[in-house]
Amino acid sequence: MLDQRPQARPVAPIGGRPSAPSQKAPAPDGSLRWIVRQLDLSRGRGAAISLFAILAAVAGVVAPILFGAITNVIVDGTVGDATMDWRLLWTLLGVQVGVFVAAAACSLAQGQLLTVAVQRSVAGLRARIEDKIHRLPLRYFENTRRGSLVSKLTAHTDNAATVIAPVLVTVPTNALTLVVVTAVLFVISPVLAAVALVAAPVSALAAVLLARRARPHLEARWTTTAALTGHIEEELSARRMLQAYNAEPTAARRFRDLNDSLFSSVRSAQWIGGSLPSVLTAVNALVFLVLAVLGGIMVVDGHLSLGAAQVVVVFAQQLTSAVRELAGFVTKVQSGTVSASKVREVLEAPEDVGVDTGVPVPASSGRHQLPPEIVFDDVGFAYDADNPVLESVSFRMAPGTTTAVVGTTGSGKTTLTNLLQAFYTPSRGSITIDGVDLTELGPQQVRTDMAVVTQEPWLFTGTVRENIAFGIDDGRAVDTALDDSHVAQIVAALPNGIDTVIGQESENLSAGEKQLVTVARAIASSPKILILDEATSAADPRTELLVQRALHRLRAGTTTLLITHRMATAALADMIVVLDDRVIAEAGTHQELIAAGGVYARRCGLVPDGTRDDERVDGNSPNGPDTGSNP
Ligand SMILES: Nc1ncnc2c1ncn2[C@@H]1O[C@H](COP(=O)(O)OP(=O)(O)OP(=O)(O)O)[C@@H](O)[C@H]1O
Repeated sequence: MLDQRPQARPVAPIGGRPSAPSQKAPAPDGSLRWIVRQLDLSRGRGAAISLFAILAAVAGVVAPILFGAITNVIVDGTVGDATMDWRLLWTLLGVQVGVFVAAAACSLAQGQLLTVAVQRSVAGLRARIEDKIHRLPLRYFENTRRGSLVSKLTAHTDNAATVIAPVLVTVPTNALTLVVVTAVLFVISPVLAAVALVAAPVSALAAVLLARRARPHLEARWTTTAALTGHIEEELSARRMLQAYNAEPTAARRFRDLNDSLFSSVRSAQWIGGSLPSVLTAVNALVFLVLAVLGGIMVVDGHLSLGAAQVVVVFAQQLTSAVRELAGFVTKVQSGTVSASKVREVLEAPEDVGVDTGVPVPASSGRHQLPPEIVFDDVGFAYDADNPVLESVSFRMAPGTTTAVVGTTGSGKTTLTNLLQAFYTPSRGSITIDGVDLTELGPQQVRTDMAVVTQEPWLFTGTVRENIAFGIDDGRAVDTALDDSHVAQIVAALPNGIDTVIGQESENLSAGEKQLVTVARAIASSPKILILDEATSAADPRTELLVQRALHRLRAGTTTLLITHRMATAALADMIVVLDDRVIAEAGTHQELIAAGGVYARRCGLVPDGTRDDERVDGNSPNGPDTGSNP
């Protein structure tokens, strides 16, 4: 016996932890009206589609009536001594052919117009989701699995749109057919009309009941599809680690679980949905049998002409097919509205705070002429209310200087960069750029003229040059960046030099080399604000120092926030902020901090009296040359 319960169950991601139950607000209703409102269709085209569809439906009703009339002309002309009215017969046949041709033309025109309109709407929806993704806060992505987003962008938009065509054509034309056919049937024979109509309520009831039962399985199907997509994506990106840890069996087991869940939910949904046509066929066959017997008796009794009986039989078929299509629409609506609710989840998610506030960047302090001054004033922040990450952090980054932030693992260094990029808003205090609070500027303004290089390099599929240029046309800037970042030496060894195609998964670059390409990108963009978060950590210490010195040359035009675990790198900065246990433990220049003999000096392995101290706050080796002198 088929298990009718929804099959989706939480399956742990590759990392092993089961996905946390969603804390999000319930999904918005993917109502039919909302789906139809997404239709990108001008009034003129909409009217043309409706007109063609109605004409095709009318032709479908007229054709059997003409057919009945032709039969009657033939019968009247061949029974007894009567003579055939050839003129009328040829006229009727001519009209009949004309009706067939007109019906085909209308149906074709309507179909083509509708397909274009629906596909344009789907493309529009996809574009809106893509656009929305750029405006969603980082938190949204932390709480949403990537597979789920991908399926919302692709499968769900397509599936939601499958409802549009029926709404525009199937429903109105079949409703029209139903009304006209019923009316004509009643005119021909009220008894036969009543019999033919018996099928309608039975079919409608069956459709509604089955659609209701199918919905949870459809929900489960989409949820599991998203989880499966996410799992495959994780499996592909982590394939080396999976092999290194011999974790393929675990991943394969998880895949099997998800695959089985998907199979069960699709099977259940199809089982329920698929039983509808069989139920309808059986009901209709019964009705048809009764009609045929009753109609035959009435013809023999002389209560009905043969042509009229023919019309009744064809109309009864049209009636059942209209009811079947309308019933099928109910199941389609169930599936489409499930998908629409997923699409709406993304489109209606709260956006990044303060997008496009329009507050002008102060011209007086000349952010666009000079590098800006950045001030963290009494900044506190927590990702979740119970676990503060930063408390009362205050420091000033003077224009055109480099501020290094060092501290233990998890002390909040990257969080500072996240706040400066306006990914999150401080829970207390403020961050200002040239005296204007980031919340007033809005994320887009904040990120103007800002470059960020993180520990995990981001490369897109393209040549080294394209990766470095990334939207800028200045060839000289790219060449300078190539030299300063030491990427010139790296590309010299590549098969096509700077035109070698690279990407996130490229095997032709090491992790450190990939980092340097992203550093080159940052240098080429001549940013006013530069954020380097362990940006050269994968490069060897010598290369890192050389790159840091090159970055140092940018200082005239850039205010830099540098996160590093390497003391030799931090020592190059104009100011060093030491984070410890959510607060600033100390801050100052390299010499000041060494002289103070505090945490920083101990991390460097130096105390003022010259004795070495191997205690390091983060447990990392300085990994560089002696840092006793500030360059
Ligand atoms: N998105 C997030 N949601 C919840 N907690 C987070 C998030 N990002 C970081 N944290 C937590 O905030 C704290 C500080 O993290 P952060 O990444 O800023 O540390 P860090 O000093 O940069 O560490 P590392 O030196 O390892 O890079 C950590 O305890 C971390 O678990």
